Amino acid sequence: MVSIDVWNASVDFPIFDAKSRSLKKAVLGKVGGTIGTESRIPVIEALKDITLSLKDGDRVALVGHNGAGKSTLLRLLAGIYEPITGGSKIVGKIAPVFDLGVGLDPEISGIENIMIRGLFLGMSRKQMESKIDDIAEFSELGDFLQMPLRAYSTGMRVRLALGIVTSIDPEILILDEGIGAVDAAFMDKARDRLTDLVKRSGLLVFASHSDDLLMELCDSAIWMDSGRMKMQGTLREVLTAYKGRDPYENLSPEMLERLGVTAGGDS
Ligand SMILES: Nc1ncnc2c1ncn2[C@@H]1O[C@H](COP(=O)(O)OP(=O)(O)OP(=O)(O)O)[C@@H](O)[C@H]1O
Repeated sequence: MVSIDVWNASVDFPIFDAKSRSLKKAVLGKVGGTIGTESRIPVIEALKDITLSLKDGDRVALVGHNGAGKSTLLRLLAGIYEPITGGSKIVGKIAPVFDLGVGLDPEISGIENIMIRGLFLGMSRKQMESKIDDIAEFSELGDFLQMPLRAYSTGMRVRLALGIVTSIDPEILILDEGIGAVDAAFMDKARDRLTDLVKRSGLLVFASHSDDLLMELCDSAIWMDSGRMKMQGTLREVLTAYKGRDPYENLSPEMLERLGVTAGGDS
Protein backbone atom coordinates (compact mmCIF):
# COMPACT_ATOMS: atom_id res chain seq x y z
CA MET A 1 0.00 0.00 0.00
CA VAL A 2 1.33 3.41 -0.95
CA SER A 3 1.07 6.55 1.14
CA ILE A 4 2.56 9.99 1.64
CA ASP A 5 2.58 11.77 5.00
CA VAL A 6 3.85 15.28 5.51
CA TRP A 7 3.74 17.13 8.81
CA ASN A 8 4.43 20.79 9.66
CA ALA A 9 6.62 21.04 6.58
CA SER A 10 8.04 24.34 5.32
CA VAL A 11 10.29 24.99 2.33
CA ASP A 12 12.32 28.20 1.93
CA PHE A 13 14.46 29.41 -0.94
CA PRO A 14 17.17 31.86 0.15
CA ILE A 15 18.06 34.19 -2.74
CA PHE A 16 21.69 35.23 -2.48
CA ASP A 17 21.82 37.51 -5.49
CA ALA A 18 18.55 39.42 -5.12
CA LYS A 19 18.64 43.05 -6.28
CA SER A 20 17.64 45.47 -3.54
CA ARG A 21 16.42 48.27 -5.87
CA SER A 22 12.78 48.75 -5.06
CA LEU A 23 10.03 49.10 -7.61
CA LYS A 24 9.01 52.67 -8.44
CA LYS A 25 5.47 51.81 -7.62
CA ALA A 26 4.92 49.28 -4.87
CA VAL A 27 2.37 46.73 -6.02
CA LEU A 28 0.78 44.23 -3.74
CA GLY A 29 1.40 41.04 -5.67
CA LYS A 30 -1.27 38.41 -5.83
CA VAL A 31 1.07 35.76 -7.14
CA GLY A 32 4.16 34.13 -5.67
CA GLY A 33 5.19 32.96 -2.23
CA THR A 34 5.91 35.35 0.61
CA ILE A 35 9.30 37.06 0.63
CA GLY A 36 10.62 36.96 4.21
CA THR A 37 12.36 40.12 5.43
CA GLU A 38 13.74 39.02 8.76
CA SER A 39 17.17 37.93 7.60
CA ARG A 40 19.60 40.02 5.52
CA ILE A 41 19.31 37.59 2.64
CA PRO A 42 15.81 37.60 1.12
CA VAL A 43 14.08 34.27 1.54
CA ILE A 44 11.09 33.10 -0.48
CA GLU A 45 8.83 31.16 1.84
CA ALA A 46 7.46 28.77 -0.77
CA LEU A 47 5.68 26.38 1.62
CA LYS A 48 4.53 27.06 5.15
CA ASP A 49 3.42 24.51 7.71
CA ILE A 50 2.00 21.85 5.41
CA THR A 51 0.38 18.84 7.07
CA LEU A 52 -1.08 16.29 4.72
CA SER A 53 -1.88 12.59 4.57
CA LEU A 54 -2.41 10.85 1.22
CA LYS A 55 -3.23 7.19 0.72
CA ASP A 56 -3.75 4.52 -1.90
CA GLY A 57 -6.53 5.46 -4.33
CA ASP A 58 -6.33 9.20 -3.75
CA ARG A 59 -6.59 11.37 -6.89
CA VAL A 60 -5.60 14.80 -5.68
CA ALA A 61 -5.63 18.04 -7.67
CA LEU A 62 -3.46 21.00 -6.65
CA VAL A 63 -4.92 24.37 -7.61
CA GLY A 64 -3.84 27.94 -6.89
CA HIS A 65 -2.43 31.13 -8.42
CA ASN A 66 1.00 31.32 -10.07
CA GLY A 67 3.65 30.95 -7.39
CA ALA A 68 1.21 29.61 -4.78
CA GLY A 69 3.49 26.66 -4.09
CA LYS A 70 1.99 23.82 -6.17
CA SER A 71 5.20 22.71 -7.90
CA THR A 72 7.20 23.08 -4.70
CA LEU A 73 4.65 20.91 -2.88
CA LEU A 74 4.87 18.30 -5.66
CA ARG A 75 8.65 18.23 -5.24
CA LEU A 76 8.28 17.90 -1.49
CA LEU A 77 5.82 15.02 -1.95
CA ALA A 78 8.23 13.37 -4.40
CA GLY A 79 11.06 13.55 -1.86
CA ILE A 80 13.06 15.92 -4.07
CA TYR A 81 12.95 18.81 -1.58
CA GLU A 82 13.66 18.32 2.12
CA PRO A 83 11.48 20.47 4.39
CA ILE A 84 13.32 22.87 6.71
CA THR A 85 10.78 22.16 9.47
CA GLY A 86 8.64 19.12 10.14
CA GLY A 87 9.10 16.02 8.02
CA SER A 88 7.72 13.66 5.42
CA LYS A 89 7.35 9.91 4.92
CA ILE A 90 6.82 8.35 1.52
CA VAL A 91 5.84 4.68 1.14
CA GLY A 92 5.98 3.52 -2.49
CA LYS A 93 7.91 4.21 -5.66
CA ILE A 94 7.50 7.73 -7.05
CA ALA A 95 7.15 8.47 -10.76
CA PRO A 96 7.76 12.23 -11.00
CA VAL A 97 6.61 13.85 -14.26
CA PHE A 98 7.39 17.54 -13.98
CA ASP A 99 8.30 18.34 -17.52
CA LEU A 100 7.65 16.04 -20.44
CA GLY A 101 10.97 16.81 -22.10
CA VAL A 102 13.16 16.32 -19.04
CA GLY A 103 15.36 13.28 -19.21
CA LEU A 104 15.22 12.91 -22.98
CA ASP A 105 18.66 12.80 -24.58
CA PRO A 106 18.95 14.33 -28.08
CA GLU A 107 21.98 12.22 -28.98
CA ILE A 108 20.39 8.79 -28.57
CA SER A 109 17.55 7.13 -30.49
CA GLY A 110 13.86 7.16 -29.62
CA ILE A 111 14.07 3.50 -28.56
CA GLU A 112 17.05 4.18 -26.26
CA ASN A 113 15.22 7.17 -24.83
CA ILE A 114 12.22 4.96 -24.11
CA MET A 115 14.41 2.62 -22.08
CA ILE A 116 16.24 5.33 -20.15
CA ARG A 117 13.24 7.51 -19.39
CA GLY A 118 11.36 4.38 -18.27
CA LEU A 119 14.14 3.42 -15.86
CA PHE A 120 14.07 6.94 -14.45
CA LEU A 121 10.32 6.58 -13.88
CA GLY A 122 10.83 3.44 -11.80
CA MET A 123 10.30 0.75 -14.46
CA SER A 124 12.68 -2.14 -15.22
CA ARG A 125 14.45 -2.65 -18.56
CA LYS A 126 12.32 -5.72 -19.23
CA GLN A 127 9.09 -3.87 -18.47
CA MET A 128 10.07 -1.07 -20.84
CA GLU A 129 11.00 -3.53 -23.59
CA SER A 130 7.47 -4.87 -23.44
CA LYS A 131 6.09 -1.33 -23.89
CA ILE A 132 8.02 -0.38 -27.04
CA ASP A 133 5.39 -1.58 -29.54
CA ASP A 134 2.63 0.19 -27.69
CA ILE A 135 4.61 3.45 -27.53
CA ALA A 136 5.50 3.15 -31.24
CA GLU A 137 1.86 2.68 -32.17
CA PHE A 138 0.63 5.57 -30.05
CA SER A 139 3.34 8.03 -31.08
CA GLU A 140 3.06 7.07 -34.78
CA LEU A 141 6.80 7.70 -35.08
CA GLY A 142 7.54 4.53 -37.08
CA ASP A 143 11.14 4.29 -38.28
CA PHE A 144 11.96 7.59 -36.60
CA LEU A 145 12.26 5.63 -33.36
CA GLN A 146 15.64 4.40 -34.68
CA MET A 147 16.81 7.99 -35.24
CA PRO A 148 18.57 10.21 -32.72
CA LEU A 149 16.14 12.55 -31.01
CA ARG A 150 17.84 15.64 -32.42
CA ALA A 151 16.31 14.71 -35.77
CA TYR A 152 12.78 15.03 -34.32
CA SER A 153 10.53 18.07 -34.53
CA THR A 154 9.21 19.53 -31.27
CA GLY A 155 5.84 17.85 -31.78
CA MET A 156 7.50 14.48 -32.43
CA ARG A 157 9.42 14.78 -29.16
CA VAL A 158 6.20 15.52 -27.32
CA ARG A 159 4.57 12.45 -28.88
CA LEU A 160 7.45 10.27 -27.75
CA ALA A 161 7.58 11.78 -24.26
CA LEU A 162 3.84 11.44 -23.77
CA GLY A 163 3.92 7.89 -25.14
CA ILE A 164 6.59 6.91 -22.63
CA VAL A 165 5.04 8.64 -19.63
CA THR A 166 1.59 7.15 -20.28
CA SER A 167 3.01 3.64 -20.71
CA ILE A 168 4.37 3.21 -17.20
CA ASP A 169 2.74 1.49 -14.20
CA PRO A 170 3.39 3.95 -11.39
CA GLU A 171 2.87 3.36 -7.67
CA ILE A 172 2.76 7.09 -6.94
CA LEU A 173 2.29 9.44 -9.89
CA ILE A 174 3.31 13.07 -9.38
CA LEU A 175 2.22 15.15 -12.38
CA ASP A 176 2.97 18.79 -13.04
CA GLU A 177 0.88 20.76 -15.51
CA GLY A 178 3.37 20.54 -18.37
CA ILE A 179 1.53 17.44 -19.45
CA GLY A 180 -1.50 19.54 -20.41
CA ALA A 181 0.56 21.84 -22.59
CA VAL A 182 0.60 19.67 -25.70
CA ASP A 183 -1.46 20.62 -28.75
CA ALA A 184 -5.18 20.04 -28.47
CA ALA A 185 -5.50 17.49 -31.27
CA PHE A 186 -2.82 15.24 -29.85
CA MET A 187 -4.11 15.75 -26.31
CA ASP A 188 -7.45 14.34 -27.45
CA LYS A 189 -5.64 11.20 -28.50
CA ALA A 190 -3.62 11.13 -25.28
CA ARG A 191 -6.62 11.71 -23.01
CA ASP A 192 -7.72 8.07 -22.80
CA ARG A 193 -4.16 6.93 -22.21
CA LEU A 194 -3.81 9.50 -19.47
CA THR A 195 -7.05 8.33 -17.83
CA ASP A 196 -5.86 4.70 -18.01
CA LEU A 197 -2.49 5.69 -16.58
CA VAL A 198 -4.18 7.32 -13.62
CA LYS A 199 -6.42 4.26 -13.12
CA ARG A 200 -3.30 2.07 -12.97
CA SER A 201 -1.48 4.29 -10.49
CA GLY A 202 -1.82 3.79 -6.75
CA LEU A 203 -1.89 7.47 -5.90
CA LEU A 204 -2.03 10.60 -8.06
CA VAL A 205 -1.17 14.20 -7.24
CA PHE A 206 -1.69 16.55 -10.19
CA ALA A 207 -1.03 20.30 -10.31
CA SER A 208 -2.80 22.07 -13.16
CA HIS A 209 -4.61 25.21 -14.25
CA SER A 210 -6.85 23.19 -16.58
CA ASP A 211 -10.26 22.48 -15.02
CA ASP A 212 -11.05 19.96 -17.76
CA LEU A 213 -8.03 17.82 -17.08
CA LEU A 214 -8.48 18.06 -13.33
CA MET A 215 -12.13 17.03 -13.60
CA GLU A 216 -11.16 14.11 -15.76
CA LEU A 217 -8.35 12.80 -13.57
CA CYS A 218 -8.98 13.89 -9.96
CA ASP A 219 -11.74 13.64 -7.35
CA SER A 220 -10.28 15.57 -4.42
CA ALA A 221 -8.29 18.79 -4.30
CA ILE A 222 -6.05 21.10 -2.32
CA TRP A 223 -6.10 24.88 -2.87
CA MET A 224 -2.66 26.38 -2.32
CA ASP A 225 -2.39 30.07 -1.51
CA SER A 226 0.89 31.88 -0.68
CA GLY A 227 2.56 28.64 0.35
CA ARG A 228 -0.23 27.47 2.61
CA MET A 229 -3.04 24.96 2.20
CA LYS A 230 -6.09 27.20 2.04
CA MET A 231 -8.66 24.47 1.53
CA GLN A 232 -8.87 20.70 1.14
CA GLY A 233 -12.00 18.83 0.01
CA THR A 234 -13.73 17.24 -2.97
CA LEU A 235 -12.60 18.60 -6.34
CA ARG A 236 -15.96 20.23 -6.89
CA GLU A 237 -15.99 22.00 -3.51
CA VAL A 238 -12.46 23.29 -3.91
CA LEU A 239 -12.81 24.39 -7.55
CA THR A 240 -16.07 26.15 -6.72
CA ALA A 241 -14.45 28.07 -3.85
CA TYR A 242 -11.28 28.85 -5.84
CA LYS A 243 -13.09 29.98 -8.99
CA GLY A 244 -16.06 31.59 -7.27
CA ARG A 245 -18.46 29.47 -9.35
CA ASP A 246 -19.26 25.82 -9.83
CA PRO A 247 -17.29 24.67 -12.91
CA TYR A 248 -19.54 21.63 -13.26
CA GLU A 249 -22.61 23.84 -13.70
CA ASN A 250 -22.35 24.33 -17.46
CA LEU A 251 -21.15 20.86 -18.40
CA SER A 252 -23.31 18.83 -20.76
CA PRO A 253 -25.24 15.87 -19.30
CA GLU A 254 -22.98 13.54 -21.36
CA MET A 255 -19.85 15.04 -19.83
CA LEU A 256 -21.31 14.85 -16.31
CA GLU A 257 -22.12 11.21 -16.89
CA ARG A 258 -18.63 10.52 -18.16
CA LEU A 259 -17.19 12.13 -15.05
CA GLY A 260 -19.59 10.20 -12.83
CA VAL A 261 -21.06 13.40 -11.38
CA THR A 262 -24.68 14.36 -10.76
CA ALA A 263 -25.79 17.79 -12.02
CA GLY A 264 -26.49 19.43 -8.67
CA GLY A 265 -24.79 17.08 -6.26
CA ASP A 266 -21.34 16.11 -5.14
CA SER A 267 -18.62 14.72 -7.36
N1 LIG B 1 14.13 26.99 -7.30
C1 LIG B 1 13.58 28.09 -6.77
N2 LIG B 1 14.35 29.10 -6.30
C2 LIG B 1 13.79 30.19 -5.75
N3 LIG B 1 12.48 30.40 -5.61
C3 LIG B 1 11.66 29.44 -6.05
C4 LIG B 1 12.15 28.24 -6.66
N4 LIG B 1 11.09 27.47 -7.00
C5 LIG B 1 9.99 28.16 -6.63
N5 LIG B 1 10.31 29.34 -6.06
C6 LIG B 1 9.37 30.33 -5.49
O1 LIG B 1 8.51 29.63 -4.62
C7 LIG B 1 7.16 30.09 -4.76
C8 LIG B 1 6.28 28.91 -5.14
O2 LIG B 1 6.60 28.53 -6.48
P1 LIG B 1 5.95 27.27 -7.21
O3 LIG B 1 6.71 27.03 -8.46
O4 LIG B 1 5.83 26.15 -6.23
O5 LIG B 1 4.49 27.84 -7.53
P2 LIG B 1 3.31 27.21 -8.42
O6 LIG B 1 2.07 27.28 -7.58
O7 LIG B 1 3.71 25.89 -8.96
O8 LIG B 1 3.21 28.29 -9.59
P3 LIG B 1 2.75 28.17 -11.16
O9 LIG B 1 1.27 27.97 -11.18
O10 LIG B 1 3.14 29.51 -11.68
O11 LIG B 1 3.54 27.06 -11.78
C9 LIG B 1 7.19 31.22 -5.78
O12 LIG B 1 7.21 32.45 -5.08
C10 LIG B 1 8.49 31.01 -6.54
O13 LIG B 1 9.00 32.28 -6.90
